[in-house]
Amino acid sequence: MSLSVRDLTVHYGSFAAVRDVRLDIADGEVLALLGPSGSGKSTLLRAIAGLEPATRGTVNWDGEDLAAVPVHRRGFGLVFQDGQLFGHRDVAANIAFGLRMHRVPRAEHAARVRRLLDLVGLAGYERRRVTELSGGQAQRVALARALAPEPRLLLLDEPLSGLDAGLREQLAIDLAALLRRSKITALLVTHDQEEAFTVADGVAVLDGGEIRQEGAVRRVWQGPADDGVARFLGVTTFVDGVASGGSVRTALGEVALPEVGDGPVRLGLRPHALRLAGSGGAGSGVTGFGVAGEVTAAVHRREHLRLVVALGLPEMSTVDAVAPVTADLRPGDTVRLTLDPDGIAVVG
Ligand SMILES: Nc1ncnc2c1ncn2[C@@H]1O[C@H](COP(=O)(O)OP(=O)(O)OP(=O)(O)O)[C@@H](O)[C@H]1O
Repeated sequence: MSLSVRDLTVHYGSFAAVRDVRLDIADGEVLALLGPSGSGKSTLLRAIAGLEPATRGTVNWDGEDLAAVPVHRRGFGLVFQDGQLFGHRDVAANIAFGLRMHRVPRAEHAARVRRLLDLVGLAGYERRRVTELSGGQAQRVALARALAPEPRLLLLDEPLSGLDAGLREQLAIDLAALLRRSKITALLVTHDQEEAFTVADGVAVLDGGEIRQEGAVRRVWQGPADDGVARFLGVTTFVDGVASGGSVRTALGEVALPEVGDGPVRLGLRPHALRLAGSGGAGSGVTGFGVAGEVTAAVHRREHLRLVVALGLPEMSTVDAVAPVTADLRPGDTVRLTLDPDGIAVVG
């Protein structure tokens, strides 16, 4: 029970939106397709669904080539950003639509709808008009409708991006739990790294129509394949260093990274990899005396103060860093920054 995509290429006119993609999704795996706007994520998902013709390459399910299989016979469930519910029907009728399409006997509809509403956290909503649902509730109904016929693969195209930030975070957590509970195989398209990492087991990073890296979520986050992937995953500063005995020495100070083998290494720093000295943060493993610089910008964020610091090093003029919200720093202040392993990725 697995999807396998080989050499898949999709053109719009002469423009290749997806190029030579190779992708596997194992039984029960949730894979996130992550990439910047315009990288080809939706095109790839639509080609897998059968909604977009491929110029070249194959989409197989359990070894069967799906080229001649139309969308509605692929046994795939689809959820889009805007759930595309039928506005003139109630919640139960929207979900039962999925059951009718797959010839589930009518007598079973009510019980199946009830189970699906339970699953998506909307028990008792059968008779609600879909026009009276909030955005988050509507997406839950769309999900229930896609799950109704028990698809062998669920394809989700930015299902949460129409929702506001707080709700999106909660729904991502709920979606992750729901996909695990139903043991369904799924492909989630998103431009939001946090959403990808919340929901998925594995991630494939797409850029310019090509897959740049694929692997387990944690591995890709901590070990991006190149600077481009690292930047897309929140890295803002790169620094070369030398590892020895579980510690890496760089122009920005020394940091304990026990898993890095001895020799030259390129580190990618997310802003919280550089912290105000003495401010702790994640704490463990913060070593060395760091580097001094002058604050050029300080912006309040929800949980910290985000800094831009001028270092005056030949290879690095400014870096991003964080300080506690209580630090009360302003442009012109001198600070000392230390490296925190928590925000560091090993690149390449
Ligand atoms: N129907 C179309 N005709 C022509 N070009 C298209 C069409 N759909 C998409 N494209 C182009 O193909 C490229 C990939 O688009 P796609 O929608 O797959 O990207 P995406 O990664 O899903 O982006 P977003 O996150 O913004 O939705 C873009 O350059 C886009 O402009």
